[in-house]
Amino acid sequence: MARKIGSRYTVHQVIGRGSAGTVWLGEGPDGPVAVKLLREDLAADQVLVGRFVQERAALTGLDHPHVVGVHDMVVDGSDLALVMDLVRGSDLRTRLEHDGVLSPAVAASVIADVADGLAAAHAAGIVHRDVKPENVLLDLAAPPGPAGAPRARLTDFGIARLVDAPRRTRATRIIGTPDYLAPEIIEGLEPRAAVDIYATATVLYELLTGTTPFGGGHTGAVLRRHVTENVPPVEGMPDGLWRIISECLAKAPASRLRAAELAVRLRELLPELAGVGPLAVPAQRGAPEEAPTPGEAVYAEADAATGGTHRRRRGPAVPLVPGPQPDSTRDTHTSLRRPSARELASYAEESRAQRDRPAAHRRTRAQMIRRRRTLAVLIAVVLLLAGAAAAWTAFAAEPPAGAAAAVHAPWYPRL
Ligand SMILES: Nc1ncnc2c1ncn2[C@@H]1O[C@H](COP(=O)(O)OP(=O)(O)OP(=O)(O)O)[C@@H](O)[C@H]1O
Repeated sequence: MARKIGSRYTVHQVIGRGSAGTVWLGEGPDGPVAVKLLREDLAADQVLVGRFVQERAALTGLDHPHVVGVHDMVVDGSDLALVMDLVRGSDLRTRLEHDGVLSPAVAASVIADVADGLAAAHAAGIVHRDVKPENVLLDLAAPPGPAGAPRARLTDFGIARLVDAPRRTRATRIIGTPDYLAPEIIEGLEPRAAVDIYATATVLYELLTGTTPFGGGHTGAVLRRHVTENVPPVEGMPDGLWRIISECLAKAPASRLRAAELAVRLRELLPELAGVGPLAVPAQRGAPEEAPTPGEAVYAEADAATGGTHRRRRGPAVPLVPGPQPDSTRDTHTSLRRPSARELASYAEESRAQRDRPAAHRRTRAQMIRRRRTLAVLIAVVLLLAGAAAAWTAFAAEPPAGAAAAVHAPWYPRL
């Protein structure tokens, strides 16, 4: 069913849905386009419409081969739409779900493209703020890059900023996707370019290992890990990639690489990564099922209220701004309560306490189940041995008088 968007565009068919709206295949004066039609409740928000108009010049001016270009931004009655380059391919999340993990060379090449796109955006003063596999499109119509890697293009620039809460709520809310949030965002600092580098390194880690470094479990635990924990080392990770990931996941934003440096460092590594197979990671590492610490309990309750916990990077879609839940099952932008200074301090305490707690207390539920099973098997073996010993003792003992007759008596009843 064709539908007109403004005076210049017609959309025909839904390509996909996200938390902010629906993406349509459309037609414009210069050929096919992708049109992202923002959700009705967003389109009805006058503050957001004002911001949309303000951002038009910045977003439509970003022209780079590794960025999905925004051609136009349309405000038409109740429609608020972004008209974009149509990318023929899929997104990186779909590819990751299909392949599990990518080879180091392919992952490095894809992330180098993303870093190139970010470098152009950062130079134009635009921070993406929601870098994640869903926002990286793989252009299968373009000739492949090194190691046969598909060319990557970053999309959804400025969407997080467009739908960001007004200043008075920004102090208490976080916009983003928990697994990819830089620690300074959680601590309440203004997001700068370095937050994109942190999120990009998180995606690189995920492409190589199948999970994000700090994800898993409920949202409060994820936020705590970003602020207090170091990146867990990964067996078999090529050294060069490990160094880059560690630098870009530094807690201090100033210690992270810049986007252009990141692209150069990754491309320099490509020759030594050629032919290296994907890392042998367990099929699904899953999150340890830890109980929430007191400081995290509020997030665990919020997770339960929205239907589950954040396993890997996909949990419940918490609405970006007040309004209906997105009509998609995909985990998307999230509006979270920002932890207070006291809670942040208690995170550090809780983290230390968890580290210092005797190992028995830190056991995951899976480990406990394994322990219980082993114990049950041991008890069964002991009981069997005890039974056997008792039987042996009974046989070995002198038979009581008449016992022999009883033993040799015929089995059939006497007539
Ligand atoms: N420019 C485009 N060209 C082709 N397909 C696109 C384009 N932009 C988005 N899509 C498709 O539409 C789907 C939905 O995109 P959208 O940006 O709305 O959501 P998302 O990025 O997956 O999630 P969210 O926006 O909630 O983070 C994408 O997964 C992708 O398959």
